[in-house]
Amino acid sequence: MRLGGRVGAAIEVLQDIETRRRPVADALKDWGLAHRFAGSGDRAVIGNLVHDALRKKLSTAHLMADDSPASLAFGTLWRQWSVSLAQMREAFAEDRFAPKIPEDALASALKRDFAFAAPYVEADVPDWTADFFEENFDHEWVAEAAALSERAPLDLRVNTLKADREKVRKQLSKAGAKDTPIARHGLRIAAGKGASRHPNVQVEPAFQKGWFEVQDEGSQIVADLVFPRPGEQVFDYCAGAGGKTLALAAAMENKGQVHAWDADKSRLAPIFERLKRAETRNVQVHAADADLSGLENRMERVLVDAPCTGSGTWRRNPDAKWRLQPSSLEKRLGEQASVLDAASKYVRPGGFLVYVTCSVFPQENEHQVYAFGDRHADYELLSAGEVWQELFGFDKPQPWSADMKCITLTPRATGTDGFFFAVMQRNG
Ligand SMILES: C[S@@+](CC[C@H](N)C(=O)[O-])C[C@H]1O[C@@H](n2cnc3c(N)ncnc32)[C@H](O)[C@@H]1O
Repeated sequence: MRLGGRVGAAIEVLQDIETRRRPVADALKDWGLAHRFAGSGDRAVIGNLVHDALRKKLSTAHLMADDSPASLAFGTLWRQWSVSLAQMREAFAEDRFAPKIPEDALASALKRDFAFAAPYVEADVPDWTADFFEENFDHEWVAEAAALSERAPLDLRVNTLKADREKVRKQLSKAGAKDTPIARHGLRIAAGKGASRHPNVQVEPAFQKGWFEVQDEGSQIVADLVFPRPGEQVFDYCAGAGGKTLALAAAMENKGQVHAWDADKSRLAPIFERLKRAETRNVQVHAADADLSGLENRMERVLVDAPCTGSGTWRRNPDAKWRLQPSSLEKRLGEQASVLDAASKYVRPGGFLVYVTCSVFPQENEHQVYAFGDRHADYELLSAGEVWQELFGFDKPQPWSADMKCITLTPRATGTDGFFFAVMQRNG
């Protein structure tokens, strides 16, 4: 397919998402099934264009003075893919599958800015979330929120049980892997532009041999901040597919025990294959319906990687940004409070309860931690900022922290997905 046909396809998919409120993955898949002549390269370009359009949906519609799928697709080509009007004309000439170029909208977009736009439009976030960003990031909130609408890099965590960073970096040198700026065992392949896409690193022999995992740098950092020591008893209470479980187990050098559990057995299912590939020997996975009473009051550290809105991951999942509803936030808030309460009974006296989300909304973060403190006088909130400095020092990009206690990572501050981290110690 030529560029014209691909842009036309992206417009069709955006239309489908808009009119039928379809998840982007389903809309793209259906388009592919109905157009079997399109190759994997075509589908990748169409997918990139759709995802980029969704990332900056509001700001592009504002500049184009039109929120139709066609304006969105062309505005994305111009703003994010740096394709000029002249280049579009040339590429679309004599292409009978090419859609009509909205020349007037593109010409006027060159002259428009955000002077008269509501801040949430420039920030590219749902209007009802603007207050949450402002509470968290004050006068920097628009820039912080807007950074969530950029493409994310591909981050990898080297499995120190089987390899080291240099060895994996060499294996992935052709893909352009470089050390992550903060995480100690991370590698990064920069985000591409336009039609370029990340290499499929999971087909690399080094991946098959368990030398690395795909994991955002922010996720690596918060796992590191849990600070597990070899020989300890650690409970990963919301283990999901085990991203953080694997990092904890490696940090503990396969000594001691990581107990991994999740209320949802289907979320937990991929963990077994991942543990095998990583040759992790200190993880005990507990079934969703297991009796966990034997672990009560025994754990040195309990990690609650809580179910959340995922607002910190909107770079990777722009569809979720527009599908999020106030009711789902409310539901998550209830779950977070009860998961924290339930997980706290496993912490031994003197042990640590760690609370993590991949959200940047204060209700899911600081508010939960302070409300937990009100309900549990035997827990004291420690300084996560000090743990950060001990691990990563002062010379690296620093996370947000109003009080040096709770910390928030963001694409703009730390170059990672948005993550929240807090640690509480059980006294007596
Ligand atoms: C953010 S995800 C965990 C991601 C995982 N830790 C990782 O690093 O790959 C949150 C998890 O919490 C689980 N969850 C939701 N409610 C729970 C509950 N009441 N108890 C334990 N886990 C729960 C979900 O099934 C989901 O897998």
